Amino acid sequence: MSSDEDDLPPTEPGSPAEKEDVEELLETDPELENDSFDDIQVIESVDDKLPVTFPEPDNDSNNSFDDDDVKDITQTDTMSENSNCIGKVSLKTSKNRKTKPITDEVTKKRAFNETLGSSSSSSEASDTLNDSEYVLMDVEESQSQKPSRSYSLRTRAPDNGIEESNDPEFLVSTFDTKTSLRKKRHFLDNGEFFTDKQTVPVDEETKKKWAKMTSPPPEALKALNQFYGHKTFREKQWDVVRNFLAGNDQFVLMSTGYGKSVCYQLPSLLLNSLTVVVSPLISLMNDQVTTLVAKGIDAIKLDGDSSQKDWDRITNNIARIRFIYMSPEMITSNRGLELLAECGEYLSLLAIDEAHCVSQWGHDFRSSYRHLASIRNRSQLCNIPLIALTATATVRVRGDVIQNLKLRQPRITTTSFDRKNLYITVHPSKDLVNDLNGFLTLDKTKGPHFGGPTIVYCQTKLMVDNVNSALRQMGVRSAHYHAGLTKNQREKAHTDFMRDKITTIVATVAFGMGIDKPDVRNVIHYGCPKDIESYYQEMGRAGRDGGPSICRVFWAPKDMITNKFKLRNSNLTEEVIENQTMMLRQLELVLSTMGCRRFQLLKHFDPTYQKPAVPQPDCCDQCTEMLNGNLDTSSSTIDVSKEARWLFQVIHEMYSGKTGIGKAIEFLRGSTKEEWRMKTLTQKNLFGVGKNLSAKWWTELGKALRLAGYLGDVRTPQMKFGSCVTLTDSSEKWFLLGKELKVDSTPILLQGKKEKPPPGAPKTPATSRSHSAANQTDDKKILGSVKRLTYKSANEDERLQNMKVENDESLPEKIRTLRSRLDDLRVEMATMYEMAPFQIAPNSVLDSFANIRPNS
Ligand SMILES: Nc1ncnc2c1ncn2[C@@H]1O[C@H](COP(=O)(O)OP(=O)(O)OP(=O)(O)O)[C@@H](O)[C@H]1O
Repeated sequence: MSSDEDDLPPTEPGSPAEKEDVEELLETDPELENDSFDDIQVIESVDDKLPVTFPEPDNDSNNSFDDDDVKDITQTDTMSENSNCIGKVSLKTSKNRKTKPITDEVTKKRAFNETLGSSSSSSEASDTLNDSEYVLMDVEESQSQKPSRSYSLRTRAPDNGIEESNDPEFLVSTFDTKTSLRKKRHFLDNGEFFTDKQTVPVDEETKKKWAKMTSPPPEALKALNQFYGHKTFREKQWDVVRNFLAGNDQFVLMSTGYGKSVCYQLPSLLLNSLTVVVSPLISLMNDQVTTLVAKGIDAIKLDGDSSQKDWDRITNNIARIRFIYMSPEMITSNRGLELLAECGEYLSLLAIDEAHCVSQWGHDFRSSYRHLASIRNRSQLCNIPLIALTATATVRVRGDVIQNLKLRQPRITTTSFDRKNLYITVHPSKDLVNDLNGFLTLDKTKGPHFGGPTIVYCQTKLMVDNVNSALRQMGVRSAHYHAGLTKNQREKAHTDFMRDKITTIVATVAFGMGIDKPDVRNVIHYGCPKDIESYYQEMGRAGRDGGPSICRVFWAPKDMITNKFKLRNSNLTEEVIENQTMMLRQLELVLSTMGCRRFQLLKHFDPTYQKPAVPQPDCCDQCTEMLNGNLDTSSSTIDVSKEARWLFQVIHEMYSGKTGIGKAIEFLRGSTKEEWRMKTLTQKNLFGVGKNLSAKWWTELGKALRLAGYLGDVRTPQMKFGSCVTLTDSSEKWFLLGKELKVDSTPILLQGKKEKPPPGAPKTPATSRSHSAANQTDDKKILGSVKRLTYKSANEDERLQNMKVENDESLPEKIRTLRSRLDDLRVEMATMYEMAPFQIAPNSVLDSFANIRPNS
């Protein structure tokens, strides 16, 4: 029995470098399975200065680009003097710091953490103590500050009024000991950003009435505006809320960055009730809790690190807590289930976020999610609606989730997977520096950058460090983020990125889940992503504000081999490996297709997705090439009827699912090794019939037919590697009835089928085409109609150009200067209040300010 050669991993990775690569890959990032990043809190290191010259890469530190931590102290202090909130504590403590150099700001933050007894204190304290840059505050002193604390957290009372909480312990828990949150509270309490918020009373009758309304009532719109600042619901968001009001279970599939949080959070805010949310990562929970508390909404998280005090606080204050975020392990523990029972009448909704983790057919299966079904076995929870939400689920995953969570007659809401503001482009990876250098833009204050906040994803820690070093050598303000760094380093990189202190973060995929930075303009994969679903999820971190953004992949075929090798050596079951291999193949097709990449991507999630009749502007590099006449529009599919028929016949008649495709290809190409198999006349006719096409071409055809569902894999228990090839129902049906068989073309398939041009003949557009979007030619050819001439390349699109507004020479100097000053002012305010700049004002608002220049 022979195995499928094209699928065989190298028995021994070839070069030492390759070997290293593979070994590195086999080290899994602990975050992927069991994230232990805990909460992202205050910046721990602040005494770095903006380098006058760009630093040499320093892989052990992310600390090179701070310049404003020191100057913001005075501003913060001033603010604190005028408020009766926590700021005062910080001021006092900062005067009594120990002698080691440390800024007031750090002292102040430390004082908070000490005073308030951080929930993550144990692990964090040890992390901090090891960090020689810091000096712990005198604990006695900080504790002596305790009585002077005074808060004014608003909570929504059952009568819907605003009440001042007088329970400092509860406040400590909801504040999650974050200095930044107190500052945000200062904003809230002084009404600088938000006006008073209160929920609307919704009794049973109103609930029923609203559940029938296809358009949201004014009260719901008001709540949406008050809590989230959105004027209208996005399509289907209200449908989800009203399905909840009708008491239905739900499965919600909304694309990345669409706004699922509103769907499961608004119900509690409308009803003054409690929602328990299951979330897979601590960092995700922290992010959500932080955001909610900053809005003045009472939310708390419970995970393995939570203390008895945290639990008590919940039980003592259950009436006013709106959200409890729990890990799947926690909620399914006896303690978690007891808590759910105790929540009683206050509990109105159970939300399972990232619900694709339930299914082993998804890209991020977590066994802990499988046990969530036990929630439904509790009689007292039977009537609580359950909502499962995800951005990435195929039809198979959806079915699996619904079945496993025991959703009862769930309402299914789906939005399009298409994120139209994301432009997809793919390049061959050759030389790290040259690959990336061409996409950098020089800016006076930001240094070289990729045209806005950028995440660069790499598959291994080693690669992250290499890319980060290279970028820093090029002068890019970048930092690295992966499991091999200390918690402080990761937190600092994260905070610096959120606050635009750095323009680029180079990370393993551990970075991103739960990171809601809306203005990420580029997601770059340096190296092939894990599979098509991971790719979709990761690229989805770009452009959450709806602004045009670019998703680039740099890859080489060897990345696929490494990914396959990693899969084959995993502990997953055969069935799961097969599924993931399929997802990897789908990704390969997106990366290597000669047609529209977006279509290839979206059709994985939605097989009914219709291919646009003509190439679309702002879609992908392939469409741009087609619009510019550099790529033949007809080349996105290829007719392989004749060759497929030969291949099916050989597989069926000669090998009957007992060998890999390699043997069948050898037979078709007339290899003497297979000659002896000819017995019947048909077999004789087939022997060597495909010798004009290369083995590589046939292997590619095999892959395409597998992807299209015409060929299947069979693996026997004895087989260590590879698989045998077999016909599927589709191929058998086609063989009997079909006339034409078209598959998605790839460069190999296209080139192989082309007749060899006579020597000296000019190359065809498709073969001469460079993969690099940077090399697009201006020499546009007309495809069929003059209208084509009016199309622009994606890089010429006004919306994309707006991203580089500061470099646009045609803009009047005045507006440019104003926009740049607004930017600086925003960063200054963000630093002062320890918020991210986008939280102060989104880019669109600054653009409007600069363009309209209001004078009142
Ligand atoms: N109705 C709305 N109008 C305008 N913006 C909205 C609306 N609803 C949500 N958003 C914005 O969309 C962005 C994404 O929201 P959210 O984090 O809930 O997305 P998500 O669906 O959970 O995405 P992901 O699956 O990628 O985590 C946020 O910046 C949010 O403010």
